[in-house]
Amino acid sequence: MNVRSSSISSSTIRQLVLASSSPRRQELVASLGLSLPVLILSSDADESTPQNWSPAMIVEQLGLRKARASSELLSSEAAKSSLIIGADTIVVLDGKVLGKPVDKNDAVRMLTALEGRQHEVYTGVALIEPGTGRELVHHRMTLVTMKQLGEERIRRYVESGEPLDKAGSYGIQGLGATMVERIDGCYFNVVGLPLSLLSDMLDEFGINVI
Ligand SMILES: Cc1cn([C@H]2C[C@H](O)[C@@H](COP(=O)(O)OP(=O)(O)OP(=O)(O)O)O2)c(=O)[nH]c1=O
Repeated sequence: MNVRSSSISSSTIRQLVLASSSPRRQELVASLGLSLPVLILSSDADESTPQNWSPAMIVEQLGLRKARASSELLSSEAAKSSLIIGADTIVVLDGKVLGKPVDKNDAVRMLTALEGRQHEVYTGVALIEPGTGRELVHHRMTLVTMKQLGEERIRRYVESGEPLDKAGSYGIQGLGATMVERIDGCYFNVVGLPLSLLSDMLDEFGINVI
């Protein structure tokens, strides 16, 4: 049975805006079953970052940038009644950031580096409420250990096309699940939106998921 149990105690927020083109993030927000409408509004936020930023800083600041950039696309009337969500995910191996691969060879390179090792996945989540100017940003980190894969398996996986739009060149929610030995931390953080953290953050704006 599908029971709607979210309650909205804030009177001014009438819609959520998800500042993301990621189908995974869209599905994850939809899975919360909120009674508020969710508008998808991605923008072309600048994703370049200074060399000296920590992984946590990168994902938090990029989440904020994405949310702010989408807020600028709204009319001032719509912005006033919206809560905007931005998020960013990176994979970190030996302190080096792995974003999305530029091509198949890059994906092979990343997976060859990741196999048989433990790495970190960081996702930053930013909520902004243009009506009040309030901004809230946090991140989560999940440790992921990959099996030894071997060259053939890596090549076959890359040929599946799954890695090409994903940080670190894998999707734990897809065929990539078969390459993961263990994780420590939030699974949804790896997929691109930590639902436990997001629900706590929504709570701060008076939006109760459960
Ligand atoms: C590690 C990992 C990443 N990913 C995805 C989540 C993100 O979509 C992507 C990281 O790139 P991001 O730049 O965080 O997001 P995006 O460009 O896909 O979408 P947008 O900026 O519009 O919100 O990698 C998975 O889907 N599964 C995984 O296991």
